Amino acid sequence: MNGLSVRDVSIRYGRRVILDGLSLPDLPAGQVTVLAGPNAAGKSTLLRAVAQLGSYHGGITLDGRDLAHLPGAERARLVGFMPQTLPSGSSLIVLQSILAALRATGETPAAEADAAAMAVLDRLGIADLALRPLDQLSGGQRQMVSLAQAIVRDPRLLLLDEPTSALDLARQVRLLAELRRLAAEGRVVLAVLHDLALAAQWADRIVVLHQGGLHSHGQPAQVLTPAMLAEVYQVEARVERCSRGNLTVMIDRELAAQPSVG
Ligand SMILES: Nc1ncnc2c1ncn2[C@@H]1O[C@H](COP(=O)(O)OP(=O)(O)OP(=O)(O)O)[C@@H](O)[C@H]1O
Repeated sequence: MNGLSVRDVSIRYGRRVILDGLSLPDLPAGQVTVLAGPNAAGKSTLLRAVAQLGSYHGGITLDGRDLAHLPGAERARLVGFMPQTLPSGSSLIVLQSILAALRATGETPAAEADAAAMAVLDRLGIADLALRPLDQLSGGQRQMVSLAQAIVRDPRLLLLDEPTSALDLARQVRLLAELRRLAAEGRVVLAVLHDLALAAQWADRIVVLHQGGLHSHGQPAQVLTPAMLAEVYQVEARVERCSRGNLTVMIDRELAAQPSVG
């Protein structure tokens, strides 16, 4: 099958089962899929497993190839992963960090590597950050640099964990529009988002995780319903079309005290 396939995936931490035999609908190239669900549902855990950064049982394949069995350099070329936060304590400047991400796939001639790194920074509108130390960037700037690191290898599969969490309104739109372009160029894009109104506007489909498994999936209008929001998030909510036709999600009240996350 073309695209990403997740079949019968189980993940536990010690004796705690986080995901229990999870299978997702196949995620084709060309589409943006949003992975949603409440805190501690296992979204980051699943993303890390797909990126082969955590252990799991089950099958995760990209274009029919088992990601667990690909050589490291090839996997690094095929899969771009944008974590929730960039690790701090780096002594690199932004350009060096992009070049380091590029080197994970093997050596590229220096001039070519520099050009590729600058092209990615340009594409994301952050070329002015190239010579800034990573550790001196704002949260939003770090998030844009993290995206640059994830896409510089031109991956077939792009995994993003809450990529808009530190971005202002204009940059949220810029990033999500960029994700749509990256998908349209022939990539599989899977992003964790908490903001369901953004998901409604930008995703081709939404996958909802809940209680260790798949709750629902489909186009935003199919998935984002008051019943789903009540069952999964324990909120009373309205889902309505605004004047431009986009879905908006309005939360009216919490239905019950949430158990503590985790
Ligand atoms: N390294 C770890 N060791 C033990 N438990 C972990 C570890 N990482 C995550 N967990 C637990 O796994 C569960 C799922 O965590 P995960 O981060 O995948 O959730 P999430 O859906 O991404 O949540 P959030 O929306 O809050 O980011 C949580 O109960 C969390 O406490």
